[in-house]
Amino acid sequence: MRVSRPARVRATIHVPPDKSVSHRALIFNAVATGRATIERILDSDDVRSTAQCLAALGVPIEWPEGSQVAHVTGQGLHGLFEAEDVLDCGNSGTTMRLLLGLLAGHPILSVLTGDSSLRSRPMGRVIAPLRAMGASLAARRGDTLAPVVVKGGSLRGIAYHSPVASAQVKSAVLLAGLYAEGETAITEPSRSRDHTERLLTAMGAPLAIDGLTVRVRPAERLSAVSVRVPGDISSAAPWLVLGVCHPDAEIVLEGVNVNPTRTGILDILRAMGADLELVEERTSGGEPVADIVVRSSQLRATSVSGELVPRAIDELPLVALAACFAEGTTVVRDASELRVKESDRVKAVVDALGRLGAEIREREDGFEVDGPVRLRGARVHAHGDHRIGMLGAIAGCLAEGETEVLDDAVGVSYRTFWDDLRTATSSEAVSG
Ligand SMILES: O=C(O)C1=C[C@@H](OP(=O)(O)O)[C@@H](O)[C@H](O)C1
Ligand SMILES: C=C(OP(=O)(O)O)C(=O)O
Repeated sequence: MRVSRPARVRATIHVPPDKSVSHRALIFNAVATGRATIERILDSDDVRSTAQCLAALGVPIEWPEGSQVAHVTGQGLHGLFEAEDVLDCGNSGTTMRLLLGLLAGHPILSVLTGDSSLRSRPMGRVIAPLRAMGASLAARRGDTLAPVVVKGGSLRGIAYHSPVASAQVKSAVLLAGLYAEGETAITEPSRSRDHTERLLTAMGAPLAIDGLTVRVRPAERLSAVSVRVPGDISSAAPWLVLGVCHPDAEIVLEGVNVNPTRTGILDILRAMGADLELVEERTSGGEPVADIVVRSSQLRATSVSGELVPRAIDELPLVALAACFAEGTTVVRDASELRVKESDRVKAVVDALGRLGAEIREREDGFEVDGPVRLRGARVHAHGDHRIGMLGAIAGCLAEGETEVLDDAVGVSYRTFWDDLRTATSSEAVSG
């Protein structure tokens, strides 16, 4: 795709449904009792991977191609069947790690694999606690990389201190905890997104939150819960950054999930001086929701570290782009988790923005960016990482000349991204 800078940006965008909530609504309702309707489910490659894996485990899911409504018939906590083939999680870390937790509670054999990106991402972080609970797991490269084989069985509760703030690890352990004898507790170094806690509690799971520790006891049953999925702040983030960095922009983002465990990007942009307004605050699917109005802003540098990092983890590549338009040096640290996403996002961001003329330096645990600079169009390789594809597109809308984005993979989380970009820029900015 080719992108260039539009003269002005005016748009109202109904951002796509939340990917994290969509995965969870499918997975948890699959083992609930009753039938659930998931309205505004995200129709993207990652969520389709989850639905296909669950279908292969015997869960009836009605979700026609292109539809934003899915019906799931819960099979009860012990109702999954052994799949006849390998479960393909595609590009989705959430699918693989949450399903491993769920399957650890089932006495069936499952083999989980994914694309070349997913097969290079760390799975030891879920294998270790699930083994400590009594499940049998084995994986490639010394039990660290997919494909992963899991045979669940009689589990016992553990008190696990996770070395990383990861909602995927937390969710895997909590799901296994529903099947374990006694109490299972997981403590994180700082708080990761809490969609699992919210939805499992709504389904009647015996779950308690105590600071950075979440505890769960074995459940007798989960009640099916119908959900209307709110908009994904991670898919709103490209528009937030376009809005604040472009000199003539006003964008309204409708129905965005503003769960405080996800709003790090709003805190970071506000600290940089961004003109952001939250209006019409309400709730949807057990999550707080608002419309966000964003306008052209004068930005200053900021520093991002500690508890802010997991609250903005998927948006940090876009923070690097905003930093190119901010006065001073922006530093992002404590973010080495970026290196184990769909790509090494530290390297990918430094490479992509560096090609456009950014003053950006790699750190072991993040990056540093000097601003302001004038970006110049260039060729950007996303290497199949959707977040880098969207970063390249938005950077191209802010650079002089033409930017070409290769291998963007935006369909992993945002199939209508290019259409929305055309709308926001009156088709001026996009071709190809
Ligand atoms: O639980 C989730 O839905 C997710 C958790 C985060 O990953 P980690 O758990 O690896 O931090 C995030 O980066 C990912 O996009 C989605
Ligand atoms: C990291 C991401 O997702 P996952 O871990 O589910 O592949 C993402 O969507 O940016």
